[in-house]
Amino acid sequence: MSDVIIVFNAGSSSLKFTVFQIEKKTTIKKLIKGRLEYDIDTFHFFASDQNDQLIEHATYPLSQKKPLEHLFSWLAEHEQGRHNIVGVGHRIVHGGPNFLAPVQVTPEVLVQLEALTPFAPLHQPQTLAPVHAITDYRPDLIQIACFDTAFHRTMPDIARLLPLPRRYADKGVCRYGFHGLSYDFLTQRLCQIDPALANGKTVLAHLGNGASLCALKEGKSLETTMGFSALDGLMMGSRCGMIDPGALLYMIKEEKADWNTVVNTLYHQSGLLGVSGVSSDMRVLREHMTTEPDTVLRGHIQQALSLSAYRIVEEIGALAAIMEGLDGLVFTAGIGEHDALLRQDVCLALGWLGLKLDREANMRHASIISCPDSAIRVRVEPTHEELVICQNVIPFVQDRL
Ligand SMILES: Nc1ncnc2c1ncn2[C@@H]1O[C@H](COP(=O)(O)OP(=O)(O)O)[C@@H](O)[C@H]1O
Ligand SMILES: CC(=O)OP(=O)(O)O
Ligand SMILES: [Mg+2]
Repeated sequence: MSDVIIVFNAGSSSLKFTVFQIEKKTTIKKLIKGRLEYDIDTFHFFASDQNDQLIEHATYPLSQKKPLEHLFSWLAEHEQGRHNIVGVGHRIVHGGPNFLAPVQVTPEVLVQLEALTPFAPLHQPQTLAPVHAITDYRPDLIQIACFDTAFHRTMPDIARLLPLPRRYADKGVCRYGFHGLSYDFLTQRLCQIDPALANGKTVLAHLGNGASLCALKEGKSLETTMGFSALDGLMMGSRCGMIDPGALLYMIKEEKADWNTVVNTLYHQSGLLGVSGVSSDMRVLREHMTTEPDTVLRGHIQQALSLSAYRIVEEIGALAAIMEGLDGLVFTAGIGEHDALLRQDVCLALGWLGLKLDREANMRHASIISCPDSAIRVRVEPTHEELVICQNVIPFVQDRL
């Protein structure tokens, strides 16, 4: 029976999982990959084999089935007798000030991770849900927590500080940064395929349902657009990103908005969804731009798309200033990997920096989408957070392999 590690990557719009086979204690081979995606009242389950052939695709009403239960029973049925599960790895969104490297989940660690929920009220429970499920379902398995925040531990103190009264920093209210597993993967990948960018001044753009940028200087995170919470920085699918905190005060004072209303507005009703009034999903917005007969609605969608690109350009400018230059730009995640039009909007706006986009290469999602004489090399790279998690689990399970 071969040894496998199962990895869970819980995100705001999906739960991805991968079963990796581990050969000769170190070699990692993908066996099964799948994901749960959530709609308002249904969920979709997909799984594919090592050749990326779809082996399962089903949609269920949330009223009938619980997504995690379905995932675990599918995995149990599929895995029955085939593999020896040596460990499980999880993406955990917040490690707070103390968890700066992967850690084995013990009851004490779990309590500390739960205690970080006020820092990431929506994401932390979501990323801890598979940990609880495994604890109930297979308490014998070793579980390793891998943190989104850890990659940014190299950020200088000045970048961590929020200009609030000191007592907040003492409570851990400071800037952490997220999407670190994705940035870790991209950094490793750049070391292999483009060491000049890995060791230079590069903006990594993780543009998914949640989105952020990382200023990678000499292989380390120097600054990032998400700060204390996953609300900061870029405009996202349904999150506002950076806004004037005065808007919040307005909601509370003038609209008498309570905590739930503010959370719902900032996390679920803003961003692409809020400005377009149509959807948080880039695919849906692009589709509507070609089929929507209502010109007012089309105008709102266009504004949402334009504002999203505008904010990315604005923040790339800020990160270039912090790094004192810009050698490279790397697009990744759902939108970064697949939405050529957004990449085009961003790259054309950076033309003044000497960025020359190869439009044709961009439209076919080529690996390098800038012209050979561009001052900034622009790449498109699929992210692979699950692989980084698996790498992080291996040292903890050496004696089981
Ligand atoms: N083919 C595509 N074209 C444009 N956008 C896409 C495409 N596929 C996915 N997306 C966008 O990517 C988002 C999901 O990104 P992803 O990185 O998988 O999210 P997460 O990990 O946060 O759940 C979707 O909400 C959608 O906006
Ligand atoms: C931190 C964050 O925004 O995560 P996600 O992209 O999964 O929403
Ligand atoms: Mg993600």
